[in-house]
Amino acid sequence: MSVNIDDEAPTFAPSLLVPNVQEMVKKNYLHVPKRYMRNQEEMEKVNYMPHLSCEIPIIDLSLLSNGNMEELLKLDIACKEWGFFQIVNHGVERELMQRMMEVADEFFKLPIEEKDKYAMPSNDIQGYGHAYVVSEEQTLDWSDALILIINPVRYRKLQFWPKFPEGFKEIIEAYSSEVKRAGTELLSSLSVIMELEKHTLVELHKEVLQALRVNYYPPCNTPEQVLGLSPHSDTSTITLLMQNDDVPGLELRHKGNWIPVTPIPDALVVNIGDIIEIWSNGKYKSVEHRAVTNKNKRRTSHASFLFPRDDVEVEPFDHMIDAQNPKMYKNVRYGDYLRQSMKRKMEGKTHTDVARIIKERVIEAQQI
Ligand SMILES: COc1ccc(-c2cc(=O)c3c(O)c(OC)c(OC)c(O)c3o2)cc1
Ligand SMILES: O=C(O)CCC(=O)C(=O)O
Ligand SMILES: [Fe+2]
Repeated sequence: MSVNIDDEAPTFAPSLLVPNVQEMVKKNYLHVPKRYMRNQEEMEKVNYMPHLSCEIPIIDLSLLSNGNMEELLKLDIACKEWGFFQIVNHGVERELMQRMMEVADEFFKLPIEEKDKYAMPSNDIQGYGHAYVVSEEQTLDWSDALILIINPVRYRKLQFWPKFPEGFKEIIEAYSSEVKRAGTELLSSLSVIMELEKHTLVELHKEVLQALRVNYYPPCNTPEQVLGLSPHSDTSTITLLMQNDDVPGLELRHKGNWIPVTPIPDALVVNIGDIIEIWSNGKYKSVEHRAVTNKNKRRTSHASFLFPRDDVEVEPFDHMIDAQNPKMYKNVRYGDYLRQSMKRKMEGKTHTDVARIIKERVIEAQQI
């Protein structure tokens, strides 16, 4: 991806066109094409540890934003040990969250002809469809998505913003503005635990960019062989995710096991992205995660990615480097980091490989 600072919307590497999963399921729920099937090893069922889900930290954002030391300590531990946590008392109104989920559901219920008016072109990442499909051999994910760049406003491509259901645009704007506010508060607390001035992380973005990815996971007849979303780490600074209360699906890799994140009503799931991992020299972890499918119920999730401007030079902070913690990442320009990720994908790697290879390459390059 490339984000130009001179008022141009971001551009992206091409993605192959693949079938709409929701339509496929509508036509024949029982049939799951081979392109979506994974073997046991890929599913990593062996390491499935559902009972560990309760251990994911829950953090009170209002306490955090008031500088509560205990909560800041919890945040530090959550970022070091899990890379994931759920936030409560974040100030995003329940009604707004519900409305956002309702209108998104209404959008996905529209006939395919209507949704396809916003179809993601093969050379863009915005719109309705599938991104990051780079090879005909790639095992496909059991999901469709609507992806929009929300901020800054000059990067928006309104042709991809659905006109139906009525009011969707306004609700996306209101929800995203609240999520950005909560995310900015979190970045202030992350600055504090990283021993920086409160506003440093936000300022380092030059501009905090925000993208929204609404994932739609139709029910799947063979959930034990199919993934809703392949394992990946986020290229963001942080990601804030709203998920259905009643349908779990998100799993994160923790100490080699896949741990489900049990939805907590009204909470937002936060994960540390690659950029915080680099800034913190690996102290805080951008953890691999995936979405599994459900035999009977459809699931939706709303991922809001916060990330820096393309021209931001990202490197570990000096004070995070010492004899015990040598510099783990080379300096990267954020736009190049994303572009490199896309390029690797175009070379035929799956999302998992790309995320891993980039991280490893970054480390390897530093060691040479
Ligand atoms: C396997 O399925 C997926 C892999 C990666 C992503 C994904 C992760 C991100 O961190 C991310 C992102 O940060 C981002 O903004 C820079 C973005 O642009 C809209 C993404 O599409 C994005 O996707 C999702 C699914
Ligand atoms: O659906 C989920 O819970 C995960 C979504 C996700 O990881 C993403 O959109 O990047
Ligand atoms: Fe993600």
